[in-house]
Amino acid sequence: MATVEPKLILLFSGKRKSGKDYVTDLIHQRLGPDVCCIVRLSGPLKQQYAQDHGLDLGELMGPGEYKEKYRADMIQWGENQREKDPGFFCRLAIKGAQQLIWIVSDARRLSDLQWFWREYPSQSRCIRVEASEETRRERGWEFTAGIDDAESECGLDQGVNFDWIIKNDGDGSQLEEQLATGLLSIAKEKAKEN
Ligand SMILES: Nc1ncnc2c1ncn2[C@@H]1O[C@H](COP(=O)(O)OP(=O)(O)O)[C@@H](O)[C@H]1O
Ligand SMILES: C[C@@](O)(CCOP(=O)(O)OP(=O)(O)O)CC(=O)O
Repeated sequence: MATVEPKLILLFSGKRKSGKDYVTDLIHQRLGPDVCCIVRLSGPLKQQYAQDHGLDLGELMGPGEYKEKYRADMIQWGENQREKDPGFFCRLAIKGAQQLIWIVSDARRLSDLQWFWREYPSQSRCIRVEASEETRRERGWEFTAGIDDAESECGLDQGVNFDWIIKNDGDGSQLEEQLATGLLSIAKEKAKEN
């Protein structure tokens, strides 16, 4: 099926265990699956990597420990692909998207954002999900050299003017309020424009 031209693309980034998947799942629920879809740039990467290495794709896509065993190697594998073609995973990830709003849950590099800015200049918005190190630790994060100090985690620490910064500390009690007044109301307006 041909990819539909989106009205709005919400590009999320944030450190490991900041809650990118949690926050984007919440937005997906609020807007509903007819209006929006979640796009994971790591989706096609993990799919190919799982196939090549005989791994469990479901586990690799989930929030558990499993993916951590393979993260460093997946990053390397993905970087080789991106060097050849920076838009490789972006193009695969959006392929066939039918909804008017796309929620990209895992932008990590300027090249990811640049691809969307170039292809969809008027629709793209950037959002940062932030949580303190203490919160991230409570969620299972541990600093790992070679991962937490590498581009995959730090590529968007500077040089991006975020449209929204979402604070997701603790149980995220301020989350609903932050979303409702900003991003969700704009997304709902866009969805109605049709
Ligand atoms: N606001 C929140 N309330 C409760 N649990 C949360 C919240 N945000 C994140 N989590 C949990 O913390 C863990 C890491 O979140 P996740 O969304 O997978 O982070 P990321 O995708 O940024 O690595 C998951 O188990 C998730 O359910
Ligand atoms: C190789 C990766 O795509 C793995 C990403 O896995 P997730 O997106 O599941 O990671 P977090 O949600 O931040 O924990 C990273 C990359 O550099 O492309």
